[in-house]
Amino acid sequence: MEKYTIGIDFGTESGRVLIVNIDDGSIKGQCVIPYAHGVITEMLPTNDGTRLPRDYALQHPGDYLEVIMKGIPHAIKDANISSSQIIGIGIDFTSSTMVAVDEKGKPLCFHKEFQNNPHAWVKLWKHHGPKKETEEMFKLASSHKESWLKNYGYNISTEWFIPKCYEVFCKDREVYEKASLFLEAGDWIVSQLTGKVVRSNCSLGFKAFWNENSGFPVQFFEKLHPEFKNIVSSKLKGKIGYIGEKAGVLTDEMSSLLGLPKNLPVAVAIIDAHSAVLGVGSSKPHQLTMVMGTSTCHIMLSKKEIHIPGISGVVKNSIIPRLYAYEAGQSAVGDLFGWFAKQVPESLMKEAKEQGISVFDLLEKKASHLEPGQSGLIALDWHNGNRSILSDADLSGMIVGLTLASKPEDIYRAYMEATAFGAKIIISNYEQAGLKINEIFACGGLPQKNDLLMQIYADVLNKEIIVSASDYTPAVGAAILGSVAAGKENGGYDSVEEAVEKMKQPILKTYKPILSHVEKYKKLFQIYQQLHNYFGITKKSWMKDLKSL
Ligand SMILES: Nc1ncnc2c1ncn2[C@@H]1O[C@H](COP(=O)(O)OP(=O)(O)O)[C@@H](O)[C@H]1O
Ligand SMILES: O=C(CO)[C@H](O)[C@H](O)COP(=O)(O)O
Repeated sequence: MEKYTIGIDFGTESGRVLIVNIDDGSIKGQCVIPYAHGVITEMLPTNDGTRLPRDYALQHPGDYLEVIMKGIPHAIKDANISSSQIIGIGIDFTSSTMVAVDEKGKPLCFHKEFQNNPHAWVKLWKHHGPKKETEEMFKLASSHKESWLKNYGYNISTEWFIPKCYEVFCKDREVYEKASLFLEAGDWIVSQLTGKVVRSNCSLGFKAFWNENSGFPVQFFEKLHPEFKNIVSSKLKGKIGYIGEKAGVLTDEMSSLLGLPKNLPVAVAIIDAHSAVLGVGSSKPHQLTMVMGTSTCHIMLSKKEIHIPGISGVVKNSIIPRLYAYEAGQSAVGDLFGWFAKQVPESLMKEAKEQGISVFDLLEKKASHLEPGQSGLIALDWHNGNRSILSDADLSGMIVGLTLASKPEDIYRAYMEATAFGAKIIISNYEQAGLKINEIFACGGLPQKNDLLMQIYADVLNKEIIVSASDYTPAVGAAILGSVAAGKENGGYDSVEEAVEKMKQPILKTYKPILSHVEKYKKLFQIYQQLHNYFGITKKSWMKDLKSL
């Protein structure tokens, strides 16, 4: 009888549940559940009239539970298999997405007294609320030459876990005191399934200043504020689980609610982008995976540890046991295209409707008739700040070269090129630091949706790009970890590498650079680099000033 695992990918806008065959990685069933409350940026769902500050991005934890409660039964039905064929579950989640819970694991926003308090809600990875707190942390850490900074590209991002916790500490002490634990959302889901708190070494390592040799920097927390020191012994408690391990088994209550076998193994959670690396089939050094969706993460595997300025982090054993994983990223890629697609004139929306295609596809079609450089435009892709290599959430986007003849497709293409130039800066940074890149994979929702984008990336990077045939690689990665959590004794696998080999997704296409484009993009990239350095380094205060007027 064939065996399957469940992989659940919690993205920015939706949760996706897959039922994956563990022998060949084929997807037998699926269910995508958009979050009913989406990304909460303006007003809390309780709608008491309070507007959220700019830069807030919150979520409703009930939306995640719906993915579990509705998504799992639907996906099993879609797969048309017996639930007894399921041998394990794996979870991946955007990160750092932080949930503050009470002693029973209930999110604080579910408490009546906190329902109108933004700090009691889930803080999504792209919540940029803790800017001031992050600056304070960074100043202190760099002035004390904190040794753990080197693991984070010598910087701290507002998008990470500790800045989010410190934001609650500074802005709302009542919520802080009431929180029994602060959890990564992926670990919270695992705790809902198993009844146990097991914190993933992947998100702890990349987002919480934790290191497997030195633990949390308790003394630094104390320097930050004497009362913040206790966060480690109180609100960050919990067993630490490693990628490839079992976090626990499904509680009896969950098995009967979901119609799943009793004692079903549940894997330690993994960050979504990192999970995609497994789904793509990357498990060797010198491979780089671009996980392209709302944002892009550029993840590399290597046997060696190098401390590289400007990256998001380097953590051992966080994707493939014994290898170092490196992460760098761009905070707005699909999000930038999505924002632009909403700004186009009515006439374009009408044209797309008449052709029965999306505005994205219409813009892509029109932009594909342009040659590199033809529009005379160049853009900076910092519409959600710059994650790598400048690590500055205050930076914003721009477009240079506009004339009265500029068309929406010119701007759209300039934005696509800007994200490719941003990726080139990140990749060059890895290479200059001594990480050799032999292969580049691309996956996530974007590569399959946008052919022109992938050709532009191949041309700008002047490298071949191997695109995965699956737009669900994070969920497949989670299913891979579910099969390792099950272990050989239950028909699963003993090692992550073995499971990756069996369950990795097929390749859709390899994009090769077009030489004439490569030459033109080399020139455009030089201009991009100058804009990048001028507005991102020399005159970086300008963008901050504009926001604070
Ligand atoms: N054809 C397209 N071209 C460019 N961007 C697109 C296209 N279709 C969707 N997008 C953008 O891609 C993002 C969705 O990516 P996806 O990987 O599916 O989600 P997530 O990042 O939440 O995992 C959205 O930000 C959307 O604006
Ligand atoms: O920071 C990240 C991983 O470390 C991701 O960018 C974040 O989780 C959002 O992912 P997505 O664009 O797939 O929604």
